[in-house]
Amino acid sequence: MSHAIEIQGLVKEYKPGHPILKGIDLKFGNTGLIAIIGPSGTGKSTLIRCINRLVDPSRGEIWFESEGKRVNLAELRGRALRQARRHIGMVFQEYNLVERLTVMENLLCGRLGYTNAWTAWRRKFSKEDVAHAFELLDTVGLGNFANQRADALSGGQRQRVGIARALMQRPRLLLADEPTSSLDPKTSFEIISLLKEQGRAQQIPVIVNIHDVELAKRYADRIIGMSGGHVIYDGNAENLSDDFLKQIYGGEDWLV
Ligand SMILES: Nc1ncnc2c1ncn2[C@@H]1O[C@H](COP(=O)(O)OP(=O)(O)OP(=O)(O)O)[C@@H](O)[C@H]1O
Repeated sequence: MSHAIEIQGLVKEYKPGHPILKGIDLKFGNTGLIAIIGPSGTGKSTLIRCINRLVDPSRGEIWFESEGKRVNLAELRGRALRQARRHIGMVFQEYNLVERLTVMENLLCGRLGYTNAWTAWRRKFSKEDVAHAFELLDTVGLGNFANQRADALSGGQRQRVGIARALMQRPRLLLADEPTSSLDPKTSFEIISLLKEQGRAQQIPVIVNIHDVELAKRYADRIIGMSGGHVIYDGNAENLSDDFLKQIYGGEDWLV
């Protein structure tokens, strides 16, 4: 079976000799919500950021299909890297919207990787892109918000815009780095459920780095538990026992 993404021996050292990721091997199929859990500082964000190369891996390989070829994301540079990145949507904890632009303009920014600089500067987007953006706004429940400025939205609404903007790229992989950390519990459930639904609808894998174990257990098709820069657990929610949680997070007082 071909995998959407295949990670082999991934190591990241921010300081030479002090690895944060200590040789990660993971394969992801073409669909499903994958939750990455683990204690603070264990390298969850680093792993997600190595995949889309916001962080440069120190060693290892990350295989992904781009422009009809299997490419090693870990070693791509320049144009080839920009092309590969177009296929990877990213949703951020703090939304990363342009506050003074409208929701529609923020969404259309999601197409910038595909648009030449002159067109982007004039903000002349194609009819298809505008129609796609309206469709996505409906999908994320913000059909009436196209002309609202981003700074007038609630956190949950902003994250919906963040998800729609990532989907504007028509990505083949969606990454979300702690997308619910700034949201209340109800909104967090809605956002994770939206990510799952959209992954299914677009037939793409969605990899989410998340602190809330219960949320991960409720929605994820697969849970990856990291500790000390290693993968300690890789399986479904049912098999994620308290023993595994103790191994991942240490201690047990927090388990009720
Ligand atoms: N740009 C950087 N330069 C140096 N060290 C970094 C950098 N980014 C992260 N680190 C360090 O790498 C380690 C892992 O950080 P990372 O953010 O990947 O962990 P995390 O598991 O996502 O944590 P959290 O759940 O708290 O967000 C931490 O010790 C952090 O201080």
